[in-house]
Amino acid sequence: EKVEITKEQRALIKAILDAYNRHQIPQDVTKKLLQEQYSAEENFLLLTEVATSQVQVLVEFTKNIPGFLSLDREDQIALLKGSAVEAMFLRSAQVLSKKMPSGYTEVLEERIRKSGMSEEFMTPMFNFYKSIGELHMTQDEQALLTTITILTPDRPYVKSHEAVERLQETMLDVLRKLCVLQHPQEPQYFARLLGRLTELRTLHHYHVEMLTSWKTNDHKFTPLLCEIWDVQ
Ligand SMILES: CC(C)c1onc(-c2c(Cl)cccc2Cl)c1COc1ccc(-c2ccc3[nH]c(C(=O)O)cc3c2)cc1
Repeated sequence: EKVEITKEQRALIKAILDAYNRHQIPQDVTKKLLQEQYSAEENFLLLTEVATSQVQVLVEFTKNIPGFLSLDREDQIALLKGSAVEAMFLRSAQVLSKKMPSGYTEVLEERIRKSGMSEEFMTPMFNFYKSIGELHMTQDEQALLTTITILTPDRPYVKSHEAVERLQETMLDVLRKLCVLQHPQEPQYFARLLGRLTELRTLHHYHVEMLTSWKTNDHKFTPLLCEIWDVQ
């Protein structure tokens, strides 16, 4: 049947894309990834700084998702805590799949590989990065997929499950239409995007163990990361 994006849905896409593009990590933070010297310690510190900055950017982006601020205040916190890791996997995946001229993606990949995390997480993590790269998502698809990840109703401690589900369904409907219109040759494209969300859940579980292994090797996180990831 003829797929049509309504005026309201077009406004929603614009609001989310503007917020997504407006909130970026400051250049001086991402530039450090290119400058500082290499060592497992230095790489971990840099990634911690970038992740902390990314969380701040994520909070600002989330506040601009239409409808988010009208959710219960405690649910807003529960959604942010529950989705931060997945949103950052998506964001770093989108950055790594852009072949930047400055060799930036190679440097970032190298620092992640050499940040003291155990080998067992490398394979699933870099498989995910590869699978995101192969999708060649447009900016609005990336922004909507991140929004859908944030608005996942079954995160721990979410009370008004239905309110979050209604919001997420609104975004899923828009993304489904976008996929049909922007990838007409790939009828399964929308399903492939949703498949990435499942892969994100698995990476989220791996990440909890990554944090534990870093903690045991006495790695320090920032107060913001400790708060959002419940690390003592
Ligand atoms: C605390 C640190 C060590 C950490 O723990 N887990 C992860 C961790 C790891 Cl490795 C992998 C995946 C997820 C996490 Cl959450 C991390 C590092 O997390 C990030 C790594 C890179 C980026 C990143 C890098 C470059 C960027 N450029 C831009 C831009 O807008 O230009 C955004 C951006 C974000 C964000 C989070």
